[in-house]
Amino acid sequence: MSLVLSDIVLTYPDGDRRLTALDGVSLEVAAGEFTAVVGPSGSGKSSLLAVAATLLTPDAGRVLVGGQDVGALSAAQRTALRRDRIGIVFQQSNLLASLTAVEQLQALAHLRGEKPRAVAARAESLLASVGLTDGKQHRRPHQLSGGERQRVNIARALFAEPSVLLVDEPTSALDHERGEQIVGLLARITREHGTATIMVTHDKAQLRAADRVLEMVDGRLAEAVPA
Ligand SMILES: Nc1ncnc2c1ncn2[C@@H]1O[C@H](COP(=O)(O)OP(=O)(O)OP(=O)(O)O)[C@@H](O)[C@H]1O
Repeated sequence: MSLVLSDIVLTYPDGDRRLTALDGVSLEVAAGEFTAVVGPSGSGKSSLLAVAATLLTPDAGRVLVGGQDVGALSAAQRTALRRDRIGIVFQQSNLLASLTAVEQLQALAHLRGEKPRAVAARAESLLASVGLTDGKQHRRPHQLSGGERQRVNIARALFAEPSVLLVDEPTSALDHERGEQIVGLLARITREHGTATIMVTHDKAQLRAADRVLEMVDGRLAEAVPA
């Protein structure tokens, strides 16, 4: 299993009490499996992704990434694991306004101590694989559509060849057709790159491409009843 969450409890401070956002959540996602998590606003979906991304430490329970127990790692080791093994696509495109699509990926290489020039060809081919061709890979974010920006986000998340891909509401800014294309792309990428993928969404119309659909209700996860 590439990603295992077991018996996760996560609480937040809430006045002089604590609010339970994740209430005993267990989930296993295999390499190459595309799991969707649906649920109403406030049910705990983003909290689940933040724990899986090792950005939040749960009050109880274990997170295993590629068999490695995240709780046993130092803060520095956790940061390295996140950088090398986990790709994250946020709801808001957080691309840098001044950089072209290729440069967004090259900037990551720079942070990792690689020469941006040495990775240019790989960055272009990754962008082509998510559908950015015909010069679009050399455009800046404001010269791309919302769907194209989301494709750059996805390529960027894949750049380090992660084993886990976490995607938060990827279609919220897109119309139905473009949303469907992005979800189809995520399904294909999951198969081709063998990532353990979790996509959080509240759009039940976008679930056909998922291998499995789980529903989050009040911090608890269950198999979704087919619509
Ligand atoms: N930093 C925080 N501090 C306190 N409470 C929080 C914090 N983040 C989330 N919560 C609470 O935890 C619960 C779960 O929130 P979460 O953001 O995980 O839900 P969600 O399903 O992702 O919602 P949405 O679909 O609106 O993004 C909610 O009751 C929310 O108010």
